[in-house]
Amino acid sequence: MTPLIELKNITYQAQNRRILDIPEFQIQEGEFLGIMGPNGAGKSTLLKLLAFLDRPSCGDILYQGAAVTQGDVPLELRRKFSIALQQSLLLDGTVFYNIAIGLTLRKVPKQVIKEKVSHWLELFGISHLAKKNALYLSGGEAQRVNLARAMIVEPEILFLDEPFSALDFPTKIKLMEDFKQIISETNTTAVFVSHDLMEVHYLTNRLAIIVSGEVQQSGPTPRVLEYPNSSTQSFLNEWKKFYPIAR
Ligand SMILES: Nc1ncnc2c1ncn2[C@@H]1O[C@H](COP(=O)(O)OP(=O)(O)OP(=O)(O)O)[C@@H](O)[C@H]1O
Repeated sequence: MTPLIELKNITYQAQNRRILDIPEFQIQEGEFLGIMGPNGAGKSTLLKLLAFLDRPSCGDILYQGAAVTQGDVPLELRRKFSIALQQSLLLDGTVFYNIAIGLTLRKVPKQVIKEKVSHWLELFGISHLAKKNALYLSGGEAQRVNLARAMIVEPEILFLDEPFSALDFPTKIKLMEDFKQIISETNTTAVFVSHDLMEVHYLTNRLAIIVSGEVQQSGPTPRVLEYPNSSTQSFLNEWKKFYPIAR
C-alpha cells in the first residue's frame, strides 16, 4: 500500500548542525504512530517535516507517492492535516467559535458548521462549555477544545506534539480514554510525539524511537517496548524501571 507520507534520504540542518538524518520513514494510512526519544533527539523537527510545516535541507518528502519538495506546499495539501500541541493556543472567543474555526476558514455553510460543532462538542464531552470564553477554561477543558478543533476538519493525518503532558493524571487518563475511542471510531491516522511511555503504550500501535536525530528502532509498539535494540535500550530501560507493563 502506498504510504500517506514517505521521507527519503532526509537531512535537516540548522546552525551548521545536523539535527535529523533519516534515510527512510513512512506513515501508513490508519496507523497511530508514536515518536519517542530523549530531549533534543529531533522528535518535534521530524513532526514538522512530516506535516509539511518545515522543509528538509536535503531529501524528498512524498505525499501518496508524489514528491512535494519544491516551492510552497499547496494550501489543499496543508488542509489535509491538523496539528495539536501541548499549549492549546485557543483564541479569545467562545468554545464554539474556536472549534468552528477550521470550517469557517473553509467557508463551510453556517448550518453545517453548527451541526458539526455540536457533534464534536458532544464527542469530547464539552457541550456545556459551548458558550464559554475559551481563554477561561481549565487545562483539561482547553485540551479537549484543542483536539475537537483539530478533529472537526476530519484531517487525513492528525499530528500531536505532547497534547497531554501538561494535564494532571486523572484528567489525562479520562481525556486519553475518550480520545482513543474517537480516533478508533473515526479511523483517523495519527502521529504522536510524546515523552511518556504510558501515553505511547496506551494510544499507539506503531512506535519509532529517535535518538540523536536518527530513527534507531521502529515497529509495533508492544514489540519495540519488549525488545529494545542496542541503540534504544538505555533510553527505554530507564522508562521501564518506572513503568513495568513494558518489560
Ligand atoms: N531551527 C533550529 N535552529 C537551531 N536549532 C534547532 C532548530 N530546530 C531544532 N533545533 C535543535 O535541534 C534539536 C532537536 O530539536 P527538537 O525540538 O526536534 O527535539 P525534540 O526531540 O522534540 O526535543 P524535546 O523532547 O526536548 O522537545 C535541538 O537541539 C534543537 O535545539
